[in-house]
Amino acid sequence: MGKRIVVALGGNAILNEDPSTQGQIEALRHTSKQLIELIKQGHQLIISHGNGPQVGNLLLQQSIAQSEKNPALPLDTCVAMTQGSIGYWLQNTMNEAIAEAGLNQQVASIVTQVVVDENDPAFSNPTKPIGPFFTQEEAEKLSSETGEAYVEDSGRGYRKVVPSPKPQTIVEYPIIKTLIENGYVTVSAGGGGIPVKKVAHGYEGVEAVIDKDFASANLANLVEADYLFLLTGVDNVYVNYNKPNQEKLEDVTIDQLQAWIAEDQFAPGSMLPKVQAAIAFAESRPGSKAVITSLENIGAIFDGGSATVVMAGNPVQAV
Ligand SMILES: Nc1ncnc2c1ncn2[C@@H]1O[C@H](COP(=O)(O)OP(=O)(O)O)[C@@H](O)[C@H]1O
Ligand SMILES: NC(=O)OP(=O)(O)O
Repeated sequence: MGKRIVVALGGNAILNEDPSTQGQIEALRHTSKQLIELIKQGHQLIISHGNGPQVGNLLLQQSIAQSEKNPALPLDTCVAMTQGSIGYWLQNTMNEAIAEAGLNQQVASIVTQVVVDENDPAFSNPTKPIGPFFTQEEAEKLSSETGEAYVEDSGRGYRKVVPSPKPQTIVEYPIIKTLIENGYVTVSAGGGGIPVKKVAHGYEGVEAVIDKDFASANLANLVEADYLFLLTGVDNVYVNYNKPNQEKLEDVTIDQLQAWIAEDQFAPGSMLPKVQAAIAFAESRPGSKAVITSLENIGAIFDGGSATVVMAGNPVQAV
């Protein structure tokens, strides 16, 4: 029977070597062809995606062009802009892939707001890397000129960091759920969702970038998904990653993952949030599973393909 699956797309599903609009559309075209394997297998597909590189680049463009008559837009609005542009590309590349495969399905992108706590400690401790990578020297220069924070990102270089509060709930989730239940493929919670706080008259934007893996875990819980797929650049999570004694993780329990987190096995800013999001989803929906794997592996996941699978309780059964 078809499963309800939230699929969170990692950076390499949207952006490879070519950062132009056409380059990103090409990457999404490739991604969409992989994603429709799940539709062919009869599953419900709920897509979410990141925006770290794109929102950081947009901030940089604004910093160069801004003036009194052309003021820079706040970060929540930049998240909305990148959510809109990636959703627009993805909607078209998914529709193309669906038509090419002779399937009969329609795709809708939903402008998605995610509620955060304005007192979240993340606002005074920026940790979310966005935008391009810089050398240490470049980052120190930029930081002294702008007062912005930069950190080393998982051995790949230095990046600007912004506050990343935890998602509390998703304003549009009942709409997303209704669309899924009526047979639509949805693209939502893009870029982790537009961060908002609840105010008397409704919602108001706050300047932050929510982690898309945490937002996707929250979405998967709210729409009562069977699976959360966190797609990234590796087929599996590893302990002792990139060391001679690295060990591939397949079926793992939450307790095992917590013990490895305590040993700092997963890099903050890359694999750690995925592992934490997988745990959060598995805990929130007993019986459901969180899967961390690569985009290329997606068609084979229900057919013995290698992936890291997290489920509450023990023992863990096969996918
Ligand atoms: N313990 C680990 N196991 C597997 N991959 C890891 C580990 N630690 C860091 N990584 C790296 O983290 C990457 C995923 O993080 P990142 O690229 O930031 O995410 P995203 O795909 O969402 O953009 C993997 O492709 C891999 O290169
Ligand atoms: N918002 C977000 O988490 O984006 P990335 O996955 O691209 O970092």
